[in-house]
Amino acid sequence: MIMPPVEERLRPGPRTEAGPASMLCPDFPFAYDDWVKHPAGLGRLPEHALGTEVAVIGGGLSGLVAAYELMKLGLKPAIYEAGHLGGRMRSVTLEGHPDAVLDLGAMRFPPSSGTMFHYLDKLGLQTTPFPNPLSAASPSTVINLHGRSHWARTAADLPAVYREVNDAWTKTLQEQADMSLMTDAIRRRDTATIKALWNHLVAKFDTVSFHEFLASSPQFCSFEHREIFGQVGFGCGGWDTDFPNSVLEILRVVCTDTDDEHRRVLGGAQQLPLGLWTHEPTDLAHWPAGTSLAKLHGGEPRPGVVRIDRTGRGFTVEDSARGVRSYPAAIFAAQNWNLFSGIKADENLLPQATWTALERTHYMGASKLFVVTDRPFWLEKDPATGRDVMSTTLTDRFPRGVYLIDNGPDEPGVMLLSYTWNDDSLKVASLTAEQRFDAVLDALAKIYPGVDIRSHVIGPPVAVTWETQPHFKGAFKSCLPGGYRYQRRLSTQFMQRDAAPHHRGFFLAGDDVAWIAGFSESAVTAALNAVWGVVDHLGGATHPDNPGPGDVFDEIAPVCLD
Ligand SMILES: Cc1cc2nc3c(=O)[nH]c(=O)nc-3n(C[C@H](O)[C@H](O)[C@H](O)COP(=O)(O)OP(=O)(O)OC[C@H]3O[C@@H](n4cnc5c(N)ncnc54)[C@H](O)[C@@H]3O)c2cc1C
Repeated sequence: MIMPPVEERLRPGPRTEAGPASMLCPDFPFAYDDWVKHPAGLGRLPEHALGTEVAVIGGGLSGLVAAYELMKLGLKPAIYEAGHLGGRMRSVTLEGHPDAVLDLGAMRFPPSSGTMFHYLDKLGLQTTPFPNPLSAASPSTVINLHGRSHWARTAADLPAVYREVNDAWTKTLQEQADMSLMTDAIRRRDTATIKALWNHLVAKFDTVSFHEFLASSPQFCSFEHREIFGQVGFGCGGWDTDFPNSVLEILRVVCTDTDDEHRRVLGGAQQLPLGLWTHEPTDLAHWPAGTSLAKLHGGEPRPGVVRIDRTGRGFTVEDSARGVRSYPAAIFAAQNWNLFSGIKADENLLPQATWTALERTHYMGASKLFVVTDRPFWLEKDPATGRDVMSTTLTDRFPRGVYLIDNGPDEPGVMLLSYTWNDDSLKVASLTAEQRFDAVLDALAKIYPGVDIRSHVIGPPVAVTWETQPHFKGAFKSCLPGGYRYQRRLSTQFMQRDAAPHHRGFFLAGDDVAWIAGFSESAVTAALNAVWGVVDHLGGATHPDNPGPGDVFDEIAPVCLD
C-alpha cells in the first residue's frame, strides 16, 4: 500500500475534552467508526481487480459487513451460509404475533458501538433503551438472593450492602487498573495514553482471572461482597459465570463503556444483517446503481461450506450442494471452531501458530428461554404493596436473569424468562423448551408467589442453547487467563505482510477473532480488518486521507508479550 507520512496517518489527534463513550479497543485503538464514515471510503482497487470474486464464508453480521464493503469497493463477494443469514443476530416471532420479537442472540447494544451504529443508521433502524436491571428503562427491579427479595426502582433503593459492593468495584478498578484515566483517554481518543496505560495492564493481568482480580483486592476481602457482585454484576446482570475468564476481557468491556446505556433494535436485531443483504448503496465502485448483495447472489446465499483448499494462487471452496469454486481471496467469518468439524480445512490455509490459537479459543455458553404474553401484565400493581406484580429480576435461582419487553399496554409482551451463561446454561442444555419453562415457573413462583405467569402466556415457549447449535458451537469467545498471545495472533491475522506467500489471502473475521468479547461491534471491526486485508492482497490501497487499520498498524499494534 502507498503510505503517507506517519503524522498524516495518525488522524485525528486526541481530543482535549472527553467525547462520547466509544469502543475504541485499548489493544488496538483504531477508530473504525471514523474510518467507515469518512467520505474518501475504505480504499480503491486496481482496474483489473474490479469484479473479482471473493469468498465470504458465514453470513452473520461480520460476513455481511465484509461482503457489503467489498461490494462497495467493486469486488464480487460470494457469501456462503450454512444456516440463516444473520447468524447470532437471530430474531424470531410466533405465528400471529409479528411485533413481539424474540432476539435469541444479540439483543442489547451500547451506544459506544459506534461502528455498528453507523450501519444501523445507514439502514434507518430505530433503537430504544433496553430494560437492564436498575436502569431507567426498567420500571422496577427485584434482586432475589439467598431466598430474600429486594424491590428497587434504582440502585439507591437497595440495602446498604449493595452500595458497598458497587463502591468496592469502583475502587478496585481504580486501584488496580487506573480505570478513570483509561476511560478518559478512550473518550478523548488519546491513543498514546491508551497504549501506555493498557500495555502495562496486559503485562500485569494476562494470567489473572476475573475472580482472582476481585479476591486479591482489599475491597473484596469479604466473601459476601464477592458473592453479591457475582450475582448482580455491574450493569446488565450477574457476572460470576465470567469469573474463570481473563480479567482483561472484563476490563476491556468496562473501559469502553460497553456495559452501559444499552439499546435494543425496534423490530429485532436481525434486521441489521438482513438489511445489509438487501441494501443498495449509492457510493458503489464498478457496479451499477441498484446493486445489492441479494441481487449479486440471485436472492440466496451459497450453501454452507464443507471443504476449503489452498489451490494455485487462491482457494477452492466446496459447498454442501457440491458446488466447487475458486477465489483469489477468502474471508472466514463463521465461529472458528467450525474449521475443525463440519469443514475439511486444508492445513495450508494458515500457519501452525494460528491453528494453535484457533484451537485454544475459549467460548462461553449461553441459553435463553422466551415466552410471549397477552400484554405486559407485569406492570399491573399488587394491591398489597402497590408495586409492579413482576420486575426485571436478578436471582441466584435457576432463571438467573428475567428481562421484560413492553411493546405497549395492549400489545403482546415479551418475557425473557431466563438468560444464562456457561455453567448455568449447561444445566438446561439437555432440557426441552417446555421442561425449561416448567422449571423456571417453579423457581419464579418462589420469588413471585401468587403471580400466575402461565395464564398470560400465548404460544409455545422458545428456547436456544448456543453451544449445542451445530453451526456455532458456543455463544461467544471469552479468553481464559494466559490467552492474550493467542488472541493477539488471531486479531492481527489480517496483517499478512510478514506471512509466507503460501499463507496469504485467507482472512479470519467474526467476533471471535476480535478483542472485545460478546459484542457485535467486534464482529463489525473484525470484518473491517479483513476488508482492509483483501484490498491490500488484491493490490489496492486506502486513500491517504483515510488510512485503514493495516496502514497505522505499526503505530498502534497490540503489545507483544515475551
Ligand atoms: C446469547 C448471545 C447474546 C448476545 N448478546 C449480545 C448483545 O446483547 N449485544 C451485542 O452487541 N452482541 C451480543 N452477542 C454477540 C453477537 O451476537 C455477535 O458478536 C455477532 O452476532 C457475531 O457475528 P458473526 O458474524 O461474527 O458470527 P455469527 O453470527 O456466528 O455468524 C457466522 C455465520 O456463519 C455461519 N456458518 C457456520 N458454519 C458455516 C459453514 N460451514 N459454511 C457457511 N456458513 C457457516 C453460521 O450459520 C452463521 O450464520 C450475543 C451473542 C449471543 C450468542
